[in-house]
Amino acid sequence: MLALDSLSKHFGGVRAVDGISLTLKEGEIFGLIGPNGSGKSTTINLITGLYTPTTGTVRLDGRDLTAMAQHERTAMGVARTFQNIRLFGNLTVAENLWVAQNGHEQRRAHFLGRWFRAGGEHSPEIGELLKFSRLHSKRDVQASALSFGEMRRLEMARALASRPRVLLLDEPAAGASREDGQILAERIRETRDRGVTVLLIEHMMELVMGISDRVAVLNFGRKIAEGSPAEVQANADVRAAYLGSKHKDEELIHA
Ligand SMILES: Nc1ncnc2c1ncn2[C@@H]1O[C@H](COP(=O)(O)OP(=O)(O)OP(=O)(O)O)[C@@H](O)[C@H]1O
Repeated sequence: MLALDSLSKHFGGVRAVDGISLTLKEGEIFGLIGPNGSGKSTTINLITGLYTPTTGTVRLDGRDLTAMAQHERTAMGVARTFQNIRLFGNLTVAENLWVAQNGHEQRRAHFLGRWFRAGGEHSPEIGELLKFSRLHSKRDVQASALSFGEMRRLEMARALASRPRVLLLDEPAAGASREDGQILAERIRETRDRGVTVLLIEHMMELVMGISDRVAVLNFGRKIAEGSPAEVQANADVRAAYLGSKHKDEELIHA
């Protein structure tokens, strides 16, 4: 469904992404891993349109998204979370979801959020998302007052509020405990079971190897391996790439 073809992004002399081709199948969880600086976040930024590729194309169900603006890609069904959480801290949990559901940009979010609070729309879908993310008791709490784990859950719920076909998760378990990682794994599986295809960037190997149908590995902007979690873990190039990186070889092997 989502197809990247010979995608590259160069920043001056840095080849952050260097000719990556990948195809995600409808309804799968696809893990994208690699040592620090290997090009994972840049790949997501190319898919969402935050960056324009130096070469290559991004297609969704055969439609070329490469020249589309970010909001057009959102409308086509592409949603993401960020490595560094980006919520509207001055809006409540429910308002954050409502704003995302209605596709409003940041500059209008504040005003619209107030309108929502004053008795605007309360959609059943928002209620469902609050339940899904275990945030129903926090619906009227300002996002800035949430715990870190709750913020991460709200980020994912917010991405789902735009009713995506493909969800791009950029290190959703960063800073999370092992237990939080397990809860997150359940949420990701549930998301897939609802028909959303998932691209998961993650350093927590136990999580990514445990839930991905397929995994691709980047190193220096290039894809060095692709296959089932077991195939990737057994791959000599992959083990070599992880040796000496911050995310150790051992983590990969013992996941
Ligand atoms: N806007 C930018 N300008 C210049 N260089 C960049 C930019 N964004 C990324 N890079 C460089 O591109 C390379 C890939 O970065 P990227 O953030 O995609 O890696 P990553 O695999 O997501 O890393 P991490 O696991 O640490 O998040 C790095 O060398 C990075 O310094």
